[in-house]
Amino acid sequence: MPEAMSHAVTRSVTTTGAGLLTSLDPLLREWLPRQRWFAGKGRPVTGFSPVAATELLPVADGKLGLYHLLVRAHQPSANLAGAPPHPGDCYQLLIGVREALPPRLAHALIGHAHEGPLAGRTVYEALYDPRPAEVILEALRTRARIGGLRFERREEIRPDLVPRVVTAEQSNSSVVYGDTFILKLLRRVVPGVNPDLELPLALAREGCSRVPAPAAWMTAELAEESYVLGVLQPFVQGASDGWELALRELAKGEDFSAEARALGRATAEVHTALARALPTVTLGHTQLESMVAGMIERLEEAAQLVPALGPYVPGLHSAFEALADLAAEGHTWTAQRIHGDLHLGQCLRSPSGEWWLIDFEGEPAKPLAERRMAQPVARDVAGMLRSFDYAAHSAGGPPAPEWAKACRAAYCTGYAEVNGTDPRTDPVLLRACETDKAVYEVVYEARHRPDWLPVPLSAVRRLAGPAPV
Ligand SMILES: Nc1ncnc2c1ncn2[C@@H]1O[C@H](COP(=O)(O)OP(=O)(O)O)[C@@H](O)[C@H]1O
Ligand SMILES: O=P(O)(O)O[C@H]1O[C@H](CO)[C@@H](O[C@H]2O[C@H](CO)[C@@H](O)[C@H](O)[C@H]2O)[C@H](O)[C@H]1O
Repeated sequence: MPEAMSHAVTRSVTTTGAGLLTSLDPLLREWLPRQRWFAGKGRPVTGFSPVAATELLPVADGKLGLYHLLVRAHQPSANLAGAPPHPGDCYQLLIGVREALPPRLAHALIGHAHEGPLAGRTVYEALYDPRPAEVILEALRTRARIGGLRFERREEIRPDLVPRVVTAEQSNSSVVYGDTFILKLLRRVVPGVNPDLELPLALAREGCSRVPAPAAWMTAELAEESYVLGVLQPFVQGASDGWELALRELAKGEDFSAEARALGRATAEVHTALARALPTVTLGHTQLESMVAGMIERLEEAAQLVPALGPYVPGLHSAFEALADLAAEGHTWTAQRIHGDLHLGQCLRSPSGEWWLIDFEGEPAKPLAERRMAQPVARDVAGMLRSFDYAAHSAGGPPAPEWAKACRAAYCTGYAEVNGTDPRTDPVLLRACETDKAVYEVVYEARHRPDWLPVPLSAVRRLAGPAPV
């Protein structure tokens, strides 16, 4: 084992985070808001407070230093009427420290420290550097305990896997090790049970083969609170994600309904296994009322943030009211744990044609408790239906509504083949869920990709209108 790695897994020095932040604060203020995974877009960062700082490799002349940092970013509250003060999101950072950066790491530069313990040194995003990524894998492999960091594993991990960072647009950051495993390091972390680990573990116990089973994971145990920081899982080699595949087929003018049907089957397999693994509940009038109230609240908040939604609010409201009316008439629905943010980008197809579902984190902006609540499966179905519509509006050419319609129908057919119930037999619930998802997407795009805003807005126009879904 290289000397640097043996150090990482045998010795731990928890430095004062406050000291480190003296060096890092001015650099992170500039760098953090530019990261794709930064959740607080549009509001300035006014300062940081340390949650935990762990030295993984000591800073020494001529050598690479490495810190694991959990840091709270202070920002003014979002500009919403009545919004409570926000304590600031907690981010996970892996900070490399060198005297100078080699050119191959120039893109990973965070900045040059002028104050504090790192004064005179260069600070960078260490995940892009193979050595720090090896340190993390070695810690997982050896079930290390370093300061408050805990590394657990359920499978053997070979010691010689070569890391490479994934460069995709992501809400988190991932590293592939030797095409065997992929490690997702969560960026915005919250204390508590994280569904991105909880659900794949539950599915693995059920023997569900549509989801990669966690091989190892890392947590921080701090002041009686536990944070899931990362999950290592088998890498599906040569896979394409559903979004890339759908756009490719669209560009060729090809039908995608056979794949959409297979995706419907895969979704239903996962739902069936989740319903076996974890409790299901019946949603009666009271629970439905509170679900509808949540949908209406999100719509009103979205309309404050994105004024273009304004004219459609009454039409969108009617989708939610129709659901509340059914509940008032005594209808009930079954709820269970679901994926929570299902779209084509969360589906991987292996070269042999099998579909896998990934990323069970749920909608990243929602509180953990909400993401872990039992929900009607129609929420996931609605997410996928929206995704076919997204693809049909994003392929570069004119919108392809007929292509999306065929995919949406085939997906529901595939779902019914496994689950026994076709989601289209409950159109009021499906329309309410699709409307809620489109409203979420309007906010997501306004915050992260304003150029994409017309895509969910076109769905909003359709969903607000009198035409059935
Ligand atoms: N098990 C896996 N095998 C192959 N590629 C994967 C696997 N898990 C994730 N990926 C790739 O990494 C990307 C990001 O993963 P994801 O879990 O969706 O992260 P995020 O929450 O950051 O969006 C995926 O779009 C996919 O391309
Ligand atoms: O980063 P995540 O994958 O967890 O999810 C977030 O980002 C997604 C975009 O990358 C966003 O999905 C939206 O855009 C997709 C196309 O890029 C489309 O297929 C989805 O249907 C649409 O919702 C997702 O909503 C967001 O949570």
